[in-house]
Order: sequence, then structure tokens, then C-alpha cells
Amino acid sequence: MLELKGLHLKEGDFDLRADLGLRAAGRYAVIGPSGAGKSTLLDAIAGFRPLVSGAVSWNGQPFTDLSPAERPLAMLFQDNNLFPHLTVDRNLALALRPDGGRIGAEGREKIAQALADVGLAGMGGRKPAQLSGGQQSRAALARVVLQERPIMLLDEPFSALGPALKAEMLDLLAKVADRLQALVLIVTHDPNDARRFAPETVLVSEGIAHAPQPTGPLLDNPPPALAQYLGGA
Ligand SMILES: Nc1ncnc2c1ncn2[C@@H]1O[C@H](COP(=O)(O)OP(=O)(O)OP(=O)(O)O)[C@@H](O)[C@H]1O
Repeated sequence: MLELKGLHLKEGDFDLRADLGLRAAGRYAVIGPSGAGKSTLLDAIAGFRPLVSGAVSWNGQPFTDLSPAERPLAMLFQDNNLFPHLTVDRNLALALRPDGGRIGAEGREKIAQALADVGLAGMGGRKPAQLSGGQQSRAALARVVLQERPIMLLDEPFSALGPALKAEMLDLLAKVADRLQALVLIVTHDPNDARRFAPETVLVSEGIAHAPQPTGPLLDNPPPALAQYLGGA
């Protein structure tokens, strides 16, 4: 279980609080108005933002004091964070050896397997610019898969893709998360993404990241702040 206990985050005048638990291997959407603090929440869990107070723990072990790389999680950002000057294989090798060191036969096999998992078998020699937008998303997802962490955080990962491709990527994400038995927390602006991917949703609004609620009922009958946002989306 990923637990956010008495979490208080502050960014200028902006405050966000969270007290909630997320099940291992669960799939959750994070939804809420623009500026509500969805990215702030993910960044804090990942260790890119300091906490004012509170603790984050995984299976009872607090990891608030660990650096981002030491935390039991992998994060995928909207811009895919692939290095443009490196081949896909080299980009993926960095997931296994963040220090840039050489990887052995076992590592190469893992990379080939991750590429096959996301439908990019044989494309490891290309640079990101030689891939389509959808293929770049797949490569970035392969990088997260390779890290084999029990928690995957995705901040609007596929928003640049068209609806059909996005749906395909969400299904692929569900498949790989299932294989790794990873907990997935995905920020999205699209209620259809949440319905498709996540049985439960964390609503972030009015300074609070709320405990997860069943996605369908939340979206069918949204509280006013969410209704206004969804209506204007
Ligand atoms: N570096 C910063 N300095 C001051 N305020 C910030 C900073 N970063 C974010 N904020 C404020 O924190 C609040 C939450 O921002 P955040 O990016 O987490 O929202 P979000 O829900 O992810 O929004 P969006 O859906 O538009 O991406 C916003 O009100 C924003 O203005």
C-alpha cells in the first residue's frame, strides 16, 4: 500500500493536503481542475518537491527521506523524457544503469523484452526523432517498464496523441502494469481516460487530494468544482 499520511505541500500561496492510501497493483486516475495540484502531488510522491509536513510510505516503510532514484517508483512525464541524442537502446540502458555504465547480455535481453512488450521490437537502434509520436510514447513506457518498480507515476503521459492511439497506449499500460503488478497513478484531463483505465480516481480539488473513489459514479455525479471543470473541458 502507498500511504500519504498528513501530507502538506506548499508552493507560494498554493497549499495541498492529502491523507489517503492506494492499494498495491491498483490502477488510479488523478483528476481535477487545472491548477488544482495534480502535478504537485505526483512530484512530491516522486521526491521532486519537499513536503511541509507528513510522510509517504510504501508497505509501511516511509520513503520521504530518500532521493527520487532511491524511491520504489518510476515516473513518466508528458514530454516522454527521452534523450534525443541517444538511440532508444541507449535511452533504455540508462533505466538499468543510470550512471551510464555498460550493460551485459542480461541487460540487453531485458531491453529487447521491454521493446517487444511495447510493440517496438527491432527499433532499438533508432533515435527518438526517427520514431513517430506514438512510437516515442511506447519507448518512454518501455523505459518505465524496465525500471521494474512497484509504483508507476504518469503525468498526462499520452496527451499529445490522438484518441485512438491514446486508448491503445492506455490498454498497453494496463497490460504491462498487470505483468509487473505495479500500482499506477495517472494524471489525466480526459474523463474517458479515467473511465477506461482506472477503477478508482483520486479527485484533486480545493486544496485536497481526496481518498480514491469509484471512477464511474464520481464522473457520473461530479462535485461542483469537478462538474464545472468537466463542463468546460
Ligand atoms: N514553482 C511554482 N511556484 C509557485 N506556484 C506554483 C509553482 N508550481 C506550481 N504552482 C502553483 O501550484 C498550483 C498547482 O499546480 P499544478 O501544476 O500541480 O496543478 P495541476 O493540477 O497539475 O494543473 P494542470 O492540470 O493545469 O497541469 C497552481 O496553482 C500553480 O499556480
